Amino acid sequence: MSELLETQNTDVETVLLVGVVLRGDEEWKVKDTMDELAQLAESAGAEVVGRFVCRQPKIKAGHYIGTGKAEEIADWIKENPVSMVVFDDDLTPAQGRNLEKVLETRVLDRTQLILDIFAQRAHTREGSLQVELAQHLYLLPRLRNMWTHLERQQGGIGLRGPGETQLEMDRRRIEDLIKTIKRDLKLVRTRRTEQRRGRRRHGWALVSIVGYTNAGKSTLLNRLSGADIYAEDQLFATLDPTTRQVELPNHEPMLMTDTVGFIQKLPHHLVDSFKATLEEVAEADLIVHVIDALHPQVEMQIEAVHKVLDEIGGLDKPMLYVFNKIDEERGRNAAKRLKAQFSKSAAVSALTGEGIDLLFDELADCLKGRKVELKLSVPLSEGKLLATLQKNASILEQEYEGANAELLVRVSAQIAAQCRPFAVE
Ligand SMILES: Nc1nc2c(ncn2[C@@H]2O[C@H](COP(=O)(O)OP(=O)(O)OP(=O)(O)O)[C@@H](O)[C@H]2O)c(=O)[nH]1
Ligand SMILES: [Mg+2]
Repeated sequence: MSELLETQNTDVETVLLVGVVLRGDEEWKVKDTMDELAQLAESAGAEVVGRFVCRQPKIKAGHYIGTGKAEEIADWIKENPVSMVVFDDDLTPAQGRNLEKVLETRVLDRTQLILDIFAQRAHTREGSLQVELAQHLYLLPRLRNMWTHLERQQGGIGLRGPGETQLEMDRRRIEDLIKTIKRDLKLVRTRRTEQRRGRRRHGWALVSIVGYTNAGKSTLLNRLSGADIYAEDQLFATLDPTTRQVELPNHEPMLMTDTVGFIQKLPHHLVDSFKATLEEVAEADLIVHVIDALHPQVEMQIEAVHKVLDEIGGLDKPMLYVFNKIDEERGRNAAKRLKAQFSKSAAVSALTGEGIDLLFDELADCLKGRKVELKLSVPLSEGKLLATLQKNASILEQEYEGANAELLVRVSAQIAAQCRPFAVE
Protein backbone atom coordinates (compact mmCIF):
# COMPACT_ATOMS: atom_id res chain seq x y z
CA MET A 1 0.00 0.00 0.00
CA SER A 2 2.65 2.49 0.98
CA GLU A 3 4.59 1.50 -2.12
CA LEU A 4 1.56 2.22 -4.24
CA LEU A 5 1.12 5.63 -2.67
CA GLU A 6 4.73 6.40 -3.35
CA THR A 7 4.47 5.55 -7.02
CA GLN A 8 1.31 7.60 -7.33
CA ASN A 9 3.06 10.57 -5.81
CA THR A 10 6.10 10.60 -8.05
CA ASP A 11 4.33 12.72 -10.69
CA VAL A 12 3.05 15.31 -8.24
CA GLU A 13 5.17 18.42 -8.12
CA THR A 14 5.97 19.63 -4.63
CA VAL A 15 6.05 23.35 -3.95
CA LEU A 16 7.26 25.74 -1.33
CA LEU A 17 5.37 29.04 -1.10
CA VAL A 18 7.04 32.32 -0.23
CA GLY A 19 5.27 35.56 0.69
CA VAL A 20 6.43 38.88 2.01
CA VAL A 21 5.05 41.13 4.74
CA LEU A 22 6.28 44.65 4.13
CA ARG A 23 6.27 47.55 6.54
CA GLY A 24 2.68 48.77 6.77
CA ASP A 25 1.19 45.50 5.43
CA GLU A 26 -1.45 43.82 7.47
CA GLU A 27 -0.25 40.36 8.38
CA TRP A 28 -3.66 38.66 8.04
CA LYS A 29 -3.97 39.95 4.48
CA VAL A 30 -0.70 38.30 3.54
CA LYS A 31 -1.86 35.07 5.19
CA ASP A 32 -5.01 35.19 3.07
CA THR A 33 -3.23 35.72 -0.21
CA MET A 34 -0.86 32.90 0.78
CA ASP A 35 -3.87 30.64 1.41
CA GLU A 36 -5.12 31.56 -2.02
CA LEU A 37 -1.69 30.90 -3.52
CA ALA A 38 -1.80 27.43 -1.94
CA GLN A 39 -5.21 26.85 -3.52
CA LEU A 40 -3.83 27.99 -6.86
CA ALA A 41 -0.90 25.58 -6.56
CA GLU A 42 -3.26 22.74 -5.69
CA SER A 43 -5.56 23.68 -8.58
CA ALA A 44 -2.50 23.39 -10.84
CA GLY A 45 -2.05 19.85 -9.53
CA ALA A 46 0.86 20.45 -7.14
CA GLU A 47 1.28 19.62 -3.49
CA VAL A 48 2.20 22.40 -1.07
CA VAL A 49 4.85 21.16 1.37
CA GLY A 50 5.91 24.37 3.07
CA ARG A 51 5.45 28.12 3.46
CA PHE A 52 7.81 30.94 4.28
CA VAL A 53 6.68 34.43 5.18
CA CYS A 54 9.45 37.03 5.13
CA ARG A 55 9.05 40.19 7.18
CA GLN A 56 11.06 43.02 5.71
CA PRO A 57 10.73 46.80 5.36
CA LYS A 58 10.62 46.79 1.55
CA ILE A 59 11.16 44.70 -1.58
CA LYS A 60 14.83 44.02 -2.32
CA ALA A 61 15.71 44.78 -5.93
CA GLY A 62 18.13 41.86 -6.35
CA HIS A 63 16.39 38.86 -4.85
CA TYR A 64 12.97 40.26 -3.95
CA ILE A 65 13.62 38.97 -0.42
CA GLY A 66 16.77 39.65 1.57
CA THR A 67 19.79 37.49 0.69
CA GLY A 68 19.97 36.18 4.28
CA LYS A 69 16.38 35.00 4.02
CA ALA A 70 17.05 33.48 0.61
CA GLU A 71 19.92 31.48 2.07
CA GLU A 72 17.74 30.34 4.95
CA ILE A 73 15.18 29.06 2.45
CA ALA A 74 17.96 27.40 0.43
CA ASP A 75 19.06 25.53 3.56
CA TRP A 76 15.49 24.42 4.22
CA ILE A 77 15.23 23.13 0.64
CA LYS A 78 18.44 21.10 1.06
CA GLU A 79 16.69 19.23 3.90
CA ASN A 80 13.28 19.15 2.19
CA PRO A 81 13.73 19.00 -1.59
CA VAL A 82 10.91 20.58 -3.61
CA SER A 83 10.27 20.77 -7.35
CA MET A 84 9.75 24.51 -7.24
CA VAL A 85 9.35 27.63 -5.15
CA VAL A 86 6.38 29.89 -5.85
CA PHE A 87 6.40 33.57 -4.87
CA ASP A 88 3.15 35.32 -4.03
CA ASP A 89 3.98 38.39 -6.12
CA ASP A 90 5.39 39.03 -9.53
CA LEU A 91 9.17 38.84 -9.79
CA THR A 92 11.26 40.74 -12.28
CA PRO A 93 13.18 38.49 -14.71
CA ALA A 94 16.41 39.34 -12.86
CA GLN A 95 14.93 38.49 -9.46
CA GLY A 96 13.71 35.17 -10.83
CA ARG A 97 17.19 34.34 -12.16
CA ASN A 98 18.95 35.40 -8.96
CA LEU A 99 16.60 33.40 -6.79
CA GLU A 100 17.03 30.30 -8.93
CA LYS A 101 20.78 30.56 -8.44
CA VAL A 102 20.54 30.77 -4.66
CA LEU A 103 17.70 28.30 -4.19
CA GLU A 104 18.98 25.86 -6.83
CA THR A 105 15.46 25.07 -7.84
CA ARG A 106 12.82 26.31 -10.23
CA VAL A 107 11.23 29.62 -9.20
CA LEU A 108 7.77 30.73 -10.28
CA ASP A 109 5.62 33.71 -9.44
CA ARG A 110 1.88 34.06 -8.97
CA THR A 111 1.27 35.11 -12.58
CA GLN A 112 3.12 32.11 -13.98
CA LEU A 113 1.11 29.81 -11.76
CA ILE A 114 -2.18 31.34 -12.92
CA LEU A 115 -1.03 31.17 -16.54
CA ASP A 116 -0.23 27.51 -16.05
CA ILE A 117 -3.71 26.76 -14.72
CA PHE A 118 -5.23 28.64 -17.63
CA ALA A 119 -3.09 26.63 -20.06
CA GLN A 120 -4.32 23.41 -18.49
CA ARG A 121 -7.96 24.46 -18.70
CA ALA A 122 -8.13 25.99 -22.20
CA HIS A 123 -10.16 23.69 -24.41
CA THR A 124 -11.58 25.85 -27.16
CA ARG A 125 -9.59 27.53 -29.89
CA GLU A 126 -10.48 30.93 -28.49
CA GLY A 127 -9.42 29.98 -24.98
CA SER A 128 -6.14 28.51 -26.19
CA LEU A 129 -5.37 31.56 -28.32
CA GLN A 130 -5.99 33.87 -25.40
CA VAL A 131 -3.81 31.87 -23.02
CA GLU A 132 -1.08 31.61 -25.63
CA LEU A 133 -1.13 35.36 -26.12
CA ALA A 134 -0.88 36.01 -22.37
CA GLN A 135 1.99 33.53 -22.10
CA HIS A 136 3.96 35.09 -24.92
CA LEU A 137 3.44 38.59 -23.57
CA TYR A 138 4.68 37.41 -20.21
CA LEU A 139 7.59 35.47 -21.68
CA LEU A 140 8.93 38.14 -23.95
CA PRO A 141 10.99 40.00 -21.34
CA ARG A 142 11.91 36.73 -19.65
CA LEU A 143 13.24 34.66 -22.53
CA ARG A 144 16.71 34.26 -21.13
CA ASN A 145 15.34 32.99 -17.86
CA MET A 146 13.11 30.45 -19.58
CA TRP A 147 16.04 29.02 -21.54
CA THR A 148 17.88 28.22 -18.35
CA HIS A 149 14.74 26.44 -17.13
CA LEU A 150 14.66 24.31 -20.22
CA GLU A 151 18.24 23.19 -19.91
CA ARG A 152 17.38 21.81 -16.51
CA GLN A 153 13.96 20.34 -16.88
CA GLN A 154 11.20 19.81 -19.44
CA GLY A 155 7.48 20.13 -18.84
CA GLY A 156 5.74 20.64 -15.54
CA ILE A 157 3.99 23.52 -13.91
CA GLY A 158 4.89 26.89 -15.34
CA LEU A 159 6.40 25.40 -18.47
CA ARG A 160 3.25 24.25 -20.18
CA GLY A 161 1.98 26.15 -23.16
CA PRO A 162 4.09 27.79 -25.76
CA GLY A 163 6.26 24.67 -25.90
CA GLU A 164 9.95 24.27 -26.24
CA THR A 165 10.16 24.84 -29.99
CA GLN A 166 8.55 28.21 -29.59
CA LEU A 167 10.71 29.07 -26.65
CA GLU A 168 13.72 28.54 -28.86
CA MET A 169 12.57 31.27 -31.14
CA ASP A 170 14.19 34.59 -30.83
CA ARG A 171 12.37 37.65 -29.57
CA ARG A 172 11.55 38.77 -33.11
CA ARG A 173 9.72 35.60 -33.96
CA ILE A 174 7.76 35.68 -30.71
CA GLU A 175 6.72 39.21 -31.50
CA ASP A 176 5.51 38.05 -34.93
CA LEU A 177 3.62 35.27 -33.26
CA ILE A 178 1.95 37.73 -30.90
CA LYS A 179 0.82 39.72 -33.93
CA THR A 180 -0.64 36.63 -35.59
CA ILE A 181 -2.49 35.56 -32.44
CA LYS A 182 -3.88 39.06 -32.03
CA ARG A 183 -5.14 38.96 -35.62
CA ASP A 184 -6.79 35.57 -35.09
CA LEU A 185 -8.39 36.84 -31.92
CA LYS A 186 -9.76 39.84 -33.77
CA LEU A 187 -11.60 37.43 -36.06
CA VAL A 188 -12.95 35.59 -33.03
CA ARG A 189 -14.09 38.91 -31.62
CA THR A 190 -15.87 39.93 -34.84
CA ARG A 191 -17.65 36.58 -34.94
CA ARG A 192 -18.75 37.04 -31.34
CA THR A 193 -20.11 40.52 -31.99
CA GLU A 194 -22.14 39.18 -34.92
CA GLN A 195 -23.42 36.31 -32.82
CA ARG A 196 -24.47 38.72 -30.12
CA ARG A 197 -26.33 40.93 -32.58
CA GLY A 198 -28.17 37.87 -33.87
CA ARG A 199 -29.18 36.91 -30.36
CA ARG A 200 -30.36 40.43 -29.64
CA ARG A 201 -32.48 40.37 -32.76
CA HIS A 202 -34.26 37.33 -31.42
CA GLY A 203 -35.20 39.37 -28.40
CA TRP A 204 -33.21 37.35 -25.92
CA ALA A 205 -31.95 39.12 -22.84
CA LEU A 206 -28.21 38.66 -22.50
CA VAL A 207 -27.10 38.01 -18.95
CA SER A 208 -23.48 37.52 -17.86
CA ILE A 209 -22.55 35.69 -14.71
CA VAL A 210 -19.39 37.07 -13.14
CA GLY A 211 -17.69 36.58 -9.82
CA TYR A 212 -14.58 35.63 -7.97
CA THR A 213 -13.18 32.23 -8.87
CA ASN A 214 -14.87 29.38 -6.95
CA ALA A 215 -17.90 31.54 -6.00
CA GLY A 216 -20.31 29.02 -7.53
CA LYS A 217 -21.01 30.59 -10.93
CA SER A 218 -21.10 27.32 -12.87
CA THR A 219 -23.15 25.60 -10.16
CA LEU A 220 -25.66 28.46 -10.38
CA LEU A 221 -25.96 28.28 -14.17
CA ASN A 222 -26.39 24.52 -13.91
CA ARG A 223 -29.14 25.07 -11.34
CA LEU A 224 -30.94 27.70 -13.45
CA SER A 225 -30.68 25.96 -16.81
CA GLY A 226 -30.34 22.28 -15.99
CA ALA A 227 -26.99 22.33 -17.82
CA ASP A 228 -24.05 20.19 -16.87
CA ILE A 229 -21.08 22.55 -16.74
CA TYR A 230 -17.94 21.47 -14.93
CA ALA A 231 -18.12 22.81 -11.38
CA GLU A 232 -15.42 21.90 -8.89
CA ASP A 233 -13.76 23.07 -5.73
CA GLN A 234 -10.87 24.36 -7.80
CA LEU A 235 -9.73 27.81 -8.78
CA PHE A 236 -10.46 28.57 -12.43
CA ALA A 237 -12.44 25.39 -13.07
CA THR A 238 -14.14 27.32 -15.89
CA LEU A 239 -12.17 29.05 -18.56
CA ASP A 240 -14.20 28.97 -21.73
CA PRO A 241 -17.51 30.79 -21.66
CA THR A 242 -20.63 28.64 -21.80
CA THR A 243 -23.98 30.09 -22.80
CA ARG A 244 -27.29 28.47 -21.89
CA GLN A 245 -30.89 29.39 -22.44
CA VAL A 246 -32.80 30.07 -19.24
CA GLU A 247 -36.52 30.83 -19.15
CA LEU A 248 -37.99 33.16 -16.57
CA PRO A 249 -41.28 32.14 -14.93
CA ASN A 250 -43.00 34.74 -17.18
CA HIS A 251 -41.54 32.74 -20.12
CA GLU A 252 -39.19 35.51 -21.11
CA PRO A 253 -36.14 33.78 -22.54
CA MET A 254 -32.63 34.86 -21.62
CA LEU A 255 -29.21 33.71 -22.58
CA MET A 256 -26.91 33.35 -19.61
CA THR A 257 -23.19 33.12 -19.99
CA ASP A 258 -20.90 31.62 -17.38
CA THR A 259 -17.40 32.88 -17.81
CA VAL A 260 -13.89 32.83 -16.42
CA GLY A 261 -13.66 33.79 -12.75
CA PHE A 262 -11.76 36.79 -11.43
CA ILE A 263 -9.08 36.91 -8.77
CA GLN A 264 -7.18 39.59 -6.89
CA LYS A 265 -3.91 40.50 -8.57
CA LEU A 266 -5.29 39.15 -11.86
CA PRO A 267 -2.30 39.30 -14.18
CA HIS A 268 -2.67 42.23 -16.51
CA HIS A 269 -1.67 40.20 -19.57
CA LEU A 270 -4.58 37.91 -18.86
CA VAL A 271 -7.13 40.71 -18.70
CA ASP A 272 -5.74 42.02 -21.99
CA SER A 273 -5.67 38.63 -23.63
CA PHE A 274 -9.12 37.67 -22.45
CA LYS A 275 -10.68 40.83 -23.84
CA ALA A 276 -12.84 38.86 -26.28
CA THR A 277 -14.29 36.78 -23.46
CA LEU A 278 -14.60 39.69 -21.09
CA GLU A 279 -16.17 41.98 -23.68
CA GLU A 280 -19.10 39.63 -23.64
CA VAL A 281 -19.59 40.61 -20.01
CA ALA A 282 -19.60 44.33 -20.77
CA GLU A 283 -22.13 43.83 -23.59
CA ALA A 284 -24.73 42.12 -21.44
CA ASP A 285 -28.13 43.60 -20.56
CA LEU A 286 -27.56 42.53 -16.99
CA ILE A 287 -24.60 41.36 -14.96
CA VAL A 288 -25.22 38.77 -12.28
CA HIS A 289 -22.42 39.02 -9.73
CA VAL A 290 -22.16 35.75 -7.79
CA ILE A 291 -20.56 36.06 -4.38
CA ASP A 292 -19.30 33.29 -2.11
CA ALA A 293 -20.92 34.39 1.16
CA LEU A 294 -19.05 31.59 2.94
CA HIS A 295 -15.64 33.00 2.14
CA PRO A 296 -13.89 34.81 5.01
CA GLN A 297 -12.65 37.52 2.63
CA VAL A 298 -15.95 38.12 0.92
CA GLU A 299 -15.61 41.92 0.86
CA MET A 300 -12.14 41.76 -0.68
CA GLN A 301 -13.52 39.39 -3.34
CA ILE A 302 -16.37 41.76 -4.22
CA GLU A 303 -13.86 44.58 -4.52
CA ALA A 304 -11.53 42.54 -6.74
CA VAL A 305 -14.43 41.74 -9.09
CA HIS A 306 -15.43 45.41 -9.23
CA LYS A 307 -11.87 46.31 -10.13
CA VAL A 308 -11.80 43.95 -13.11
CA LEU A 309 -15.30 45.03 -14.19
CA ASP A 310 -14.13 48.60 -14.12
CA GLU A 311 -11.24 47.71 -16.42
CA ILE A 312 -13.51 46.12 -19.01
CA GLY A 313 -16.23 48.77 -18.82
CA GLY A 314 -18.80 46.61 -17.07
CA LEU A 315 -19.26 48.60 -13.89
CA ASP A 316 -21.99 50.89 -15.19
CA LYS A 317 -24.18 47.98 -16.34
CA PRO A 318 -27.27 46.99 -14.35
CA MET A 319 -26.00 44.53 -11.75
CA LEU A 320 -27.72 41.95 -9.57
CA TYR A 321 -25.72 40.72 -6.58
CA VAL A 322 -26.29 37.06 -5.74
CA PHE A 323 -25.02 35.89 -2.36
CA ASN A 324 -24.40 32.19 -2.72
CA LYS A 325 -23.83 29.25 -0.34
CA ILE A 326 -26.54 30.12 2.21
CA ASP A 327 -27.05 26.40 2.87
CA GLU A 328 -24.35 26.85 5.52
CA GLU A 329 -25.13 29.03 8.50
CA ARG A 330 -22.07 31.21 8.15
CA GLY A 331 -23.00 31.90 4.55
CA ARG A 332 -26.58 32.67 5.50
CA ASN A 333 -25.50 35.20 8.15
CA ALA A 334 -22.98 36.90 5.90
CA ALA A 335 -25.55 37.08 3.08
CA LYS A 336 -28.04 38.74 5.41
CA ARG A 337 -25.46 41.30 6.51
CA LEU A 338 -24.24 42.05 2.96
CA LYS A 339 -27.64 42.11 1.28
CA ALA A 340 -28.46 45.30 3.17
CA GLN A 341 -25.59 47.06 1.37
CA PHE A 342 -26.78 46.35 -2.17
CA SER A 343 -30.10 47.49 -3.58
CA LYS A 344 -30.51 44.70 -6.12
CA SER A 345 -29.64 41.40 -4.54
CA ALA A 346 -30.72 37.86 -3.78
CA ALA A 347 -29.48 35.17 -1.39
CA VAL A 348 -29.36 31.61 -2.69
CA SER A 349 -27.83 28.21 -2.45
CA ALA A 350 -26.94 27.13 -5.95
CA LEU A 351 -26.22 23.73 -4.45
CA THR A 352 -29.61 23.05 -2.83
CA GLY A 353 -31.82 25.39 -4.85
CA GLU A 354 -32.85 27.46 -1.83
CA GLY A 355 -33.79 31.04 -2.76
CA ILE A 356 -33.83 30.33 -6.51
CA ASP A 357 -37.50 31.38 -6.90
CA LEU A 358 -36.73 34.76 -5.37
CA LEU A 359 -33.72 35.06 -7.63
CA PHE A 360 -35.98 34.48 -10.66
CA ASP A 361 -38.26 37.30 -9.41
CA GLU A 362 -35.29 39.63 -9.07
CA LEU A 363 -34.04 38.69 -12.54
CA ALA A 364 -37.46 39.42 -14.05
CA ASP A 365 -37.56 42.72 -12.19
CA CYS A 366 -34.10 43.75 -13.40
CA LEU A 367 -34.98 42.92 -17.00
CA LYS A 368 -38.43 44.40 -17.14
CA GLY A 369 -37.39 47.82 -18.45
CA ARG A 370 -35.13 46.25 -21.05
CA LYS A 371 -35.38 47.27 -24.67
CA VAL A 372 -35.10 44.70 -27.43
CA GLU A 373 -33.97 45.20 -31.01
CA LEU A 374 -36.02 43.19 -33.50
CA LYS A 375 -36.06 42.76 -37.24
CA LEU A 376 -39.67 42.27 -38.35
CA SER A 377 -41.64 41.50 -41.46
CA VAL A 378 -45.21 42.52 -40.62
CA PRO A 379 -48.11 42.05 -43.08
CA LEU A 380 -49.88 45.37 -43.66
CA SER A 381 -53.09 43.59 -42.67
CA GLU A 382 -51.78 43.60 -39.05
CA GLY A 383 -53.04 47.16 -38.56
CA LYS A 384 -53.29 46.95 -34.78
CA LEU A 385 -49.74 45.76 -34.26
CA LEU A 386 -48.37 48.32 -36.73
CA ALA A 387 -50.21 51.06 -34.84
CA THR A 388 -48.77 49.84 -31.52
CA LEU A 389 -45.30 49.93 -33.04
CA GLN A 390 -45.75 53.42 -34.45
CA LYS A 391 -46.82 54.58 -31.03
CA ASN A 392 -44.48 52.69 -28.70
CA ALA A 393 -41.40 51.58 -30.60
CA SER A 394 -38.31 53.34 -31.82
CA ILE A 395 -38.37 52.50 -35.50
CA LEU A 396 -34.77 52.30 -36.68
CA GLU A 397 -35.42 51.18 -40.26
CA GLN A 398 -38.57 50.90 -42.33
CA GLU A 399 -39.20 49.58 -45.85
CA TYR A 400 -42.16 48.20 -47.72
CA GLU A 401 -41.88 44.91 -49.59
CA GLY A 402 -45.15 44.04 -51.35
CA ALA A 403 -47.79 43.50 -48.70
CA ASN A 404 -45.29 43.59 -45.82
CA ALA A 405 -43.56 46.24 -43.77
CA GLU A 406 -39.92 45.38 -43.13
CA LEU A 407 -38.88 46.99 -39.87
CA LEU A 408 -35.97 47.21 -37.51
CA VAL A 409 -37.39 48.32 -34.18
CA ARG A 410 -36.36 48.81 -30.58
CA VAL A 411 -39.19 47.87 -28.24
CA SER A 412 -39.89 46.85 -24.67
CA ALA A 413 -39.73 43.15 -23.85
CA GLN A 414 -43.54 43.04 -23.59
CA ILE A 415 -44.10 44.41 -27.07
CA ALA A 416 -41.32 42.16 -28.35
CA ALA A 417 -43.39 39.19 -27.19
CA GLN A 418 -46.35 40.38 -29.35
CA CYS A 419 -44.07 40.88 -32.36
CA ARG A 420 -42.24 37.59 -32.13
CA PRO A 421 -44.42 35.74 -34.74
CA PHE A 422 -43.18 38.29 -37.30
CA ALA A 423 -39.50 38.27 -36.36
CA VAL A 424 -37.01 37.47 -39.10
CA GLU A 425 -33.30 36.56 -38.99
N1 LIG B 1 -21.96 24.87 0.24
C1 LIG B 1 -22.13 25.30 -1.01
N2 LIG B 1 -21.17 25.08 -1.93
C2 LIG B 1 -21.38 25.51 -3.20
C3 LIG B 1 -22.57 26.21 -3.57
N3 LIG B 1 -22.45 26.54 -4.88
C4 LIG B 1 -21.25 26.06 -5.30
N4 LIG B 1 -20.60 25.45 -4.29
C5 LIG B 1 -19.29 24.78 -4.35
O1 LIG B 1 -18.29 25.74 -4.63
C6 LIG B 1 -17.26 25.16 -5.47
C7 LIG B 1 -17.08 26.01 -6.70
O2 LIG B 1 -18.22 25.93 -7.50
P1 LIG B 1 -18.19 26.30 -9.07
O3 LIG B 1 -19.61 26.34 -9.53
O4 LIG B 1 -17.21 25.46 -9.79
O5 LIG B 1 -17.62 27.79 -8.94
P2 LIG B 1 -17.19 28.79 -10.11
O6 LIG B 1 -17.52 30.16 -9.63
O7 LIG B 1 -17.80 28.36 -11.40
O8 LIG B 1 -15.62 28.58 -10.08
P3 LIG B 1 -14.50 28.77 -11.25
O9 LIG B 1 -15.06 28.32 -12.54
O10 LIG B 1 -13.39 27.93 -10.76
O11 LIG B 1 -14.15 30.23 -11.24
C8 LIG B 1 -17.74 23.75 -5.77
O12 LIG B 1 -17.09 22.87 -4.89
C9 LIG B 1 -19.23 23.80 -5.51
O13 LIG B 1 -19.76 22.56 -5.13
C10 LIG B 1 -23.57 26.42 -2.57
O14 LIG B 1 -24.63 27.00 -2.78
N5 LIG B 1 -23.28 25.95 -1.33
MG1 LIG C 1 -16.91 27.75 -13.08
